[in-house]
Amino acid sequence: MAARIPLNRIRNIGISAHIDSGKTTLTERVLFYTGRIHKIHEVRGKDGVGAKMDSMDLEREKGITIQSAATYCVWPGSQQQLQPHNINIIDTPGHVDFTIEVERALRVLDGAILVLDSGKGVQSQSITVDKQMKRYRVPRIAFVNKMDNPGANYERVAEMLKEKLGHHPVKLQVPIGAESDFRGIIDPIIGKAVYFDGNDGEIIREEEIPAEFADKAKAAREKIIHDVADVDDELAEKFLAEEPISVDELRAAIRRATLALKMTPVMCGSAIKNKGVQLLLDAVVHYLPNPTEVLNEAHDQANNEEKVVVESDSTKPFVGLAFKLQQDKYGQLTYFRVYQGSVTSGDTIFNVSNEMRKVRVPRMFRMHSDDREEIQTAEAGDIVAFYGVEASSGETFTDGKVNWTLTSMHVPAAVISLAVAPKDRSAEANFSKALNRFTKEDPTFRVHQDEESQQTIISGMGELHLDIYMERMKREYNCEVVAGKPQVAYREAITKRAEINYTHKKQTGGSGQYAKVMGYIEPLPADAIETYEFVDDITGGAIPREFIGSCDKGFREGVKKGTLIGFPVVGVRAVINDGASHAVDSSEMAFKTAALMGFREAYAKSGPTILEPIMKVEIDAPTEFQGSVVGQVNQRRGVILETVSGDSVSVTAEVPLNAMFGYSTDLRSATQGKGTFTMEFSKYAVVPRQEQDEMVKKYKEKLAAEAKK
Ligand SMILES: Nc1nc2c(ncn2[C@@H]2O[C@H](COP(=O)(O)OP(=O)(O)OP(=O)(O)O)[C@@H](O)[C@H]2O)c(=O)[nH]1
Repeated sequence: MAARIPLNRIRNIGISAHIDSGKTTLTERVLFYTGRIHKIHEVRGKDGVGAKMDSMDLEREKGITIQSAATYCVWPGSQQQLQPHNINIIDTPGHVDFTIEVERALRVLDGAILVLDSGKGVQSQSITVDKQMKRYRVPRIAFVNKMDNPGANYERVAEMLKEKLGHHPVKLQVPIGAESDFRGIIDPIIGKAVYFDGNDGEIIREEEIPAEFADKAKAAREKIIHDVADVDDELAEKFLAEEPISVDELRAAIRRATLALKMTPVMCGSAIKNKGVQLLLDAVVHYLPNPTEVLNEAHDQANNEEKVVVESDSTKPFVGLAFKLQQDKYGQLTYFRVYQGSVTSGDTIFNVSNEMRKVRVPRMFRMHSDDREEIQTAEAGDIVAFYGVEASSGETFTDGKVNWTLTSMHVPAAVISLAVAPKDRSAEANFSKALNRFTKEDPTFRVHQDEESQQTIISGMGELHLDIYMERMKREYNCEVVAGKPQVAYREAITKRAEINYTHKKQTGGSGQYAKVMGYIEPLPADAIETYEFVDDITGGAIPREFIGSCDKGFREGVKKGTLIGFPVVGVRAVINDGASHAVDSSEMAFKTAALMGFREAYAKSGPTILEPIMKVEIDAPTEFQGSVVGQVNQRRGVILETVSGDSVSVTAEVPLNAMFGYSTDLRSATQGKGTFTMEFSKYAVVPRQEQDEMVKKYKEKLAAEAKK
């Protein structure tokens, strides 16, 4: 085996952006320049091959990235002083329906490239991914792509990073020309102009800065020093003392400030025209962290969940996170990020998140989209795939010496649901197999059985999200699916405290039933992570120990289905503080019933209300359609947050999901097919009173009709 590359020469990075900014195109260039692939295939290209990273058939057809693929490459460096670095890249989808893919990637990566469109700048999903990056404290470089496009404006995009994302953007480059005249890039740090020759921009030509750009380049270098000195004391000292600052010193300062999340280096280029990508790779090496520079923490299950630091040290006990599952033609693949220690094929590892279940690692691979390279050992810092290791995504594995779990990913709530059934009864086994598989792969995809209708309900992040899984059932599991109408995932909630005082008494011949439950329900704080909490405040045995659990069960039954419209009740703390029992007639069943009925009574007095998912919608259309776009948003109970007009108009609004069904058709007809939109979950909000009354009435009628049957 080749000698292992030292940890300080590894970069685990993600590439994230708003849809259509050019991530896939950019990644394709990266793979080409690092020698991973020998020919560039365009997304939706005429050669029918499709870009390398979009390996699922569906992705190729739709021209979007669904599943992130991990790939590994070696960047020799375009500048001579650079040593070869090993770069693991995860291509993340831009479509928010697949936001969990972005979360997953950010959870395991150490740094990121935020790709922005030179004309559109910071768009709604750039804001979302940026928020996610902040949550995981991921240092990032902004890459302003599509500099060859009409309306390209590097300066303005950098400005938007400050205004919209609160970054401290530092422009590290000066574009030579713009739009169709975009020819090359000046690197003011080294004081050179860089051009990209050859058929695919693979030949890098460094030249003196053209005379007409000399002043601009000089000013740009001064500005870089000034901007970095603002956030880095070491550089500030030199700057104030007016000492000369070398290339290495300046780069080191940029690195420190970027890692400390105090600044965002801003670079530019055109992926499609093969310009600027190699300089971006150099910057990944210069300014993004290696695995040892990132703080990773775990919780020690053997010691009260105490926080422990996980060290990127291959001599320590093995700790790894299963962050993605994938089925490929050879079998079950589980992607791991190794955080500490090392693991060799044949080793036995333990699933700490699942009762220390023992599994053997039969084989492991380094992945390159859907190709693979078998390896024997993986060490701290590596991202690899194991074959034949059963896991759910987000589980921590160790070598059994430590009992640690890594903090898992943030999983957003599902906003839409759908009743599904196999078209053909003979496909039932495959139907359940597929659902089982998908829930393991994707924590935002959920499945449950509706108790009354006995229907299988799937829920997820949007229509496209659910569509893709139905399509996959057909293609991968040979199971066609019939689906009901998509349903908004409403919630019910309480708004004030209400007392519980319920006695369940029944005397029917033989032994009776008796249970009395007292206490109250109250709203949980808005930022609570759990949606339900049970508190046992009983003193003096008013309710015998053995029946406390039954009270909890009764309440859980109650919150599962609210009485307003039959949707789950969230944000409830249920407290019991008194009650009574009978030596003969009390039973678990009696207490469960008393708690359930007590909850329902209290619920009616707690100011119950209905919540609905509100989506953030960004619509782009030619300016002449601004009036109709805004009109349509208003019609749908939308609130306009921002309107930006230039060559085209971009409207950002918050609109209830329920009002968004059929929107794509309406938008198309209102804009002669020229309008596009993206949509993502923003928050849950109270449904207006009048509508709530309507919904409650409808639900009551439905129940009454069912009761008659
Ligand atoms: N003019 C111009 N077009 C580009 C550039 N880079 C990409 N594109 C085009 O922009 C479109 C979107 O590119 P993709 O690479 O698919 O974008 P993406 O961000 O991966 O898209 P999703 O995977 O769907 O989120 C394609 O039609 C590309 O050809 C660029 O530098 N300049």
